[in-house]
Amino acid sequence: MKIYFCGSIRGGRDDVHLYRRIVDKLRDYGTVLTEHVSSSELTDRGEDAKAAGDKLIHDRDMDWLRQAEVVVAEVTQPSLGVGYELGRAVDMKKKILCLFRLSSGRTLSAMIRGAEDSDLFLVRDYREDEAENVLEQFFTNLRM
Ligand SMILES: O=c1[nH]c(=O)n([C@H]2C[C@H](O)[C@@H](COP(=O)(O)O)O2)cc1CO
Repeated sequence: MKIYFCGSIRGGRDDVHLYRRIVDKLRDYGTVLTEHVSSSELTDRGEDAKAAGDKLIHDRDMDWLRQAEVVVAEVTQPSLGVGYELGRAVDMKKKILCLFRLSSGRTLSAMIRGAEDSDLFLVRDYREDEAENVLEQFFTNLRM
């Protein structure tokens, strides 16, 4: 199974340690197309876009998104790019899981929480220590 993971890059890298944990767990279920999002070497400047430009990053990611069966997004740290990816994924009718940590003190955008339905778009509030279990539950239900 191809999995597209979304996490903040230019929106800020505060949660990168958690992205790493999530991506490590996602590998149990398939190929993570966007592993670079969880790299601690990637700063909030993003990938080196000098050679090819942001257009290449965008077009590559949209191609990966089309290939993916499942999209998992850590949405606690607000990110324009993640919001955009989720909007495009909804349009492509992908199965989506958004993970949000209430302990951050933030309030999740209504455009994400309000997009939840009982079918393709799921928003799950979780604690950091629950990350692996939440993913396990999601992928188990997916197989049923
Ligand atoms: O260098 C990049 N590489 C890349 O793959 N992205 C994609 C993947 C992330 O899920 C998302 C992050 O968006 P943003 O940088 O606006 O926080 O966009 C975003 C950037 C920089 O915007």
